[in-house]
Amino acid sequence: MAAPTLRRVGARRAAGLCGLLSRRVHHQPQRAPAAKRLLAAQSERGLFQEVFPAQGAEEGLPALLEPGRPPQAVYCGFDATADSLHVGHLLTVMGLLHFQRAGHNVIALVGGATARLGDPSGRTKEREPLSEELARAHALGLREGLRRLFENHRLLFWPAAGGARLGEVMLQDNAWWLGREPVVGFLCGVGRRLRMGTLLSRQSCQARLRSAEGMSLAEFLYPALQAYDFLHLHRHHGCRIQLGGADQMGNIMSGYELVTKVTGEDVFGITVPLITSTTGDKLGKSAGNAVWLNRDRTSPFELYQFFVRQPDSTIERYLKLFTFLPLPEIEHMMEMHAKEPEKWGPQKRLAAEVTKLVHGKEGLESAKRCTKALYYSNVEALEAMSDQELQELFREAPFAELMLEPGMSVLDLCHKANAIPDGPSGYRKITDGGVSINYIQVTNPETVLVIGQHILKNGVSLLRIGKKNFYIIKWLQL
Ligand SMILES: Nc1ncnc2c1ncn2[C@@H]1O[C@H](COP(=O)(O)OP(=O)(O)OP(=O)(O)O)[C@@H](O)[C@H]1O
Ligand SMILES: N[C@@H](Cc1ccc(O)cc1)C(=O)O
Repeated sequence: MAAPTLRRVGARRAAGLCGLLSRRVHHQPQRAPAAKRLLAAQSERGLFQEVFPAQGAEEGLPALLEPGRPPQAVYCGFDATADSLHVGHLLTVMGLLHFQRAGHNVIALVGGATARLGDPSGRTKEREPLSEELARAHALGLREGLRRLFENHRLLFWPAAGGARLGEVMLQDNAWWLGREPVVGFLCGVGRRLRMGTLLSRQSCQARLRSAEGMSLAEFLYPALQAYDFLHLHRHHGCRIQLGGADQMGNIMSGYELVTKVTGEDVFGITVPLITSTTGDKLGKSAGNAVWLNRDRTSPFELYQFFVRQPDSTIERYLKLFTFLPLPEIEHMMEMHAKEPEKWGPQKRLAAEVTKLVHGKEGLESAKRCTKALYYSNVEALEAMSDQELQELFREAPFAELMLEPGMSVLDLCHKANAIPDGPSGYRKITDGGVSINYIQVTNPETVLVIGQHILKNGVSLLRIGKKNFYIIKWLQL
C-alpha cells in the first residue's frame, strides 16, 4: 500500500478538491453541502493549509463531515509552557471555532504532561525543564484563557436566532491520562506500533540530531505522547480530526499512524499556517515575540494596537484568518481602503474584532478608551479610566500615590513625583513649557492644583515631562 501523503489546500490552487470547492462555493453558495462548505470556505480564507492524508482531502474527510452525519469531534493541543495563550495560538482556536460553528464538537487540549518534555518541532534547542507544579499552574491559566475565548465567541459572535447548532466544547489536559500511564504498558502498546525509521525521518528530529546539542530521549519520544493523546481522545470521545499549526504535521502524522494501526479507523490531520513576525519568525514564546492573550501580559489596548499597526500587505489575510466577517464584506472593506487609506478602516475593524473575541466587549471599550487617551490626548477618556487601565496604558510609567495638601502647587507635585530635579533646572523645566498635567501645559510653577482641572474625577493626574515621560498620580483621600 502506498504511504499516505500530504495535500496542500492553498486557496489559490486550481487543482484539488478544495480548490474546486472554493470556486463552487464562490459561485453557487446555496448548492454546496455544508460539510464541503466548511473545508472549502476555510481554505478560501487561507485558514486550512494542509490535510493529511491527502486522500482524506478528496474523499474521507468531506464524507465524514457530510450533513446529516453525526457531529465529529476535532481536537487541538496547546502545551502548558506558559500560563497564557498568544496570538499564534489564536489561529488554531479560530480553526476549532469554525468547526464548532459548523456544528462539530471541539476539544481544546492543554498539554500539562507534554509541556514537561517539550516539543522539539521547529526548535533549535531543548526547552528548559518544567516542574510539575509550574506545569499545573500554567495549565490552569491556559484552560481559563481557552474557556474565555469560547465563551466570548458564544456570547458575542454566535447568532442567537437561526437555530443552527453550535458544537460543544470540552477542555482536557493530557496530564489526566499521560500522568497515570505505566511506562512499560505505554512502551508495549504505543512504542511497538510507532516505527523508529519514520520518527527519525521527521524534519524536526533530523534538525535536532544534527545540532551540536543533539536530542534527548524525552524530546524524541514527544511525538509518541502526542500520538497517544489522539488515540485516547479517539477512544473516549470518538475524535477523528486533529488540528495544529503547520509545524505540527510530523506529530499529527504519528498520531495518524498510531490510531489507524490500533483501531483500523481513518483519522485526519489539518494544519493552519504559521503566523510570523515581520522578520519571518514564528510568532510565539520561543522567538520571544509573543503577543499574549492574557490581560496581565498584554493589555487589551496593546493587543488592539498590535492589530491596528498591521501593514497593508497583511491586513486582508488577517481579516480572513482572525475574524468571522464574510469574504464579500472584507472585499468591500479593502475596496474602500484603497480609496481612503488614511482612515485605516480594515486595520481598525480587525483590531476591534480580535479584541472583542479575546477580551469581550468591556476589553474592546477599554482598548478604545486607552487609544483616545494616549493618541488623541482625550481628557474625558483619561477621566473614565480605571486604575488597572492606567497602569496597563502607562506600563513603564511610575505610579505614585500622594495626599493632596492645601495650597499644593505644580512645582510641589513635580517634586513629590520625582519628575523634575531639585533647584533652578527643575523650575525652568516648567517655565520652559516642558510640563503638562492632563495634557494641558502648565508654565507657572506656583499654580495651585485644582480638583476638576489638575486632578480628574477619578482621582488621577497624568503628569507629562517632555514628550514621553509620563507619571501617574493617584490622589488618596480626596
Ligand atoms: N505563530 C503561530 N502561528 C500558527 N499556529 C501557531 C503559532 N504558534 C503556535 N501555534 C500552534 O498552536 C498550537 C499550540 O502550540 P504550543 O502552545 O505548543 O506553542 P509552540 O508551538 O510550542 O510555540 P512556542 O514557540 O510559542 O512555544 C500548535 O498547534 C502550534 O502549531
Ligand atoms: N505539540 C503541540 C502541543 C500539543 C500537545 C499535545 C497534543 O496532544 C497536541 C498538541 C505544540 O507544541 O505545539
